[in-house]
Amino acid sequence: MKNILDKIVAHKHGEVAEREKGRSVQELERLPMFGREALSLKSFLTQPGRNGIIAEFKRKSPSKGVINADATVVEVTTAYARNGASGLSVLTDTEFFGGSMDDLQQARAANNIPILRKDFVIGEYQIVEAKAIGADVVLLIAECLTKAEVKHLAEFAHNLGLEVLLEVHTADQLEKITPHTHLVGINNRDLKTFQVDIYRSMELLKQIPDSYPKVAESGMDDPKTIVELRNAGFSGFLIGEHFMKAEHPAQAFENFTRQLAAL
Ligand SMILES: O=P(O)(O)OC[C@@H](O)[C@@H](O)c1c[nH]c2ccccc12
Repeated sequence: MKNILDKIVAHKHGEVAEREKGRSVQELERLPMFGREALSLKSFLTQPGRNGIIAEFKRKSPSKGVINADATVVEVTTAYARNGASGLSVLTDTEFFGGSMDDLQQARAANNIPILRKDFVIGEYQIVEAKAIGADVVLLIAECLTKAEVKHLAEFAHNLGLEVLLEVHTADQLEKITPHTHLVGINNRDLKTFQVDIYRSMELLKQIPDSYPKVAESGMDDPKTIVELRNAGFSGFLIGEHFMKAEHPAQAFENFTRQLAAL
């Protein structure tokens, strides 16, 4: 049986091919945002006054179904930024996560902190898109790409002035870390089984060279966990559901950061 990740990637191939027919790379390159200089998430993670949280806008997911059908991207992302987030993550996958490139464009227009395009990147075209809609960082998922693909796509993104967050989940994926990987994310959630294990991430962390800032991803809902992960060596924390599942994600983020600051 196909796991969910295989399904998403298979769908992505068709979806991206379709978009590429509708809009060429040259057209994307002519969009005003394409010429904008990207912000560095790597430097925002360590900027004084910010808390290392990369706060995500996510309406639904394959593991949780609908998380929040009513939230609006501008209201939520501006509250995240106002309350000290180091960066934003905006899902642009529509089929499985209910996001869109328009969400990211709206977030860009309203915010001046780094934005991660959260999607399943399978080729160069999506990286050109990311630049053209105003993203600063692209996610590459080691599980979906070969080592040669990671190397090529990371270099491609780097040459466009974007940063790369490479997501890993197992020790054998660590060999896919290439020089143009700016940040390494460790997903606490297994994308095939949806199991979450923060302690496994801490183990994996020890095997990643010090020179890469490390981002803990998924399943975090307690400020105390952030402190634990920070002490273990993580400098970024990617959190979506805990905020998004609240009736008022903006309020949930504010509460969380207030508690975190008091620890
Ligand atoms: O909502 P959570 O459990 O806080 O997780 C956020 C983020 O880490 C998660 O959305 C994620 C991590 N890697 C991904 C890859 C694709 C889509 C989504 C993701």
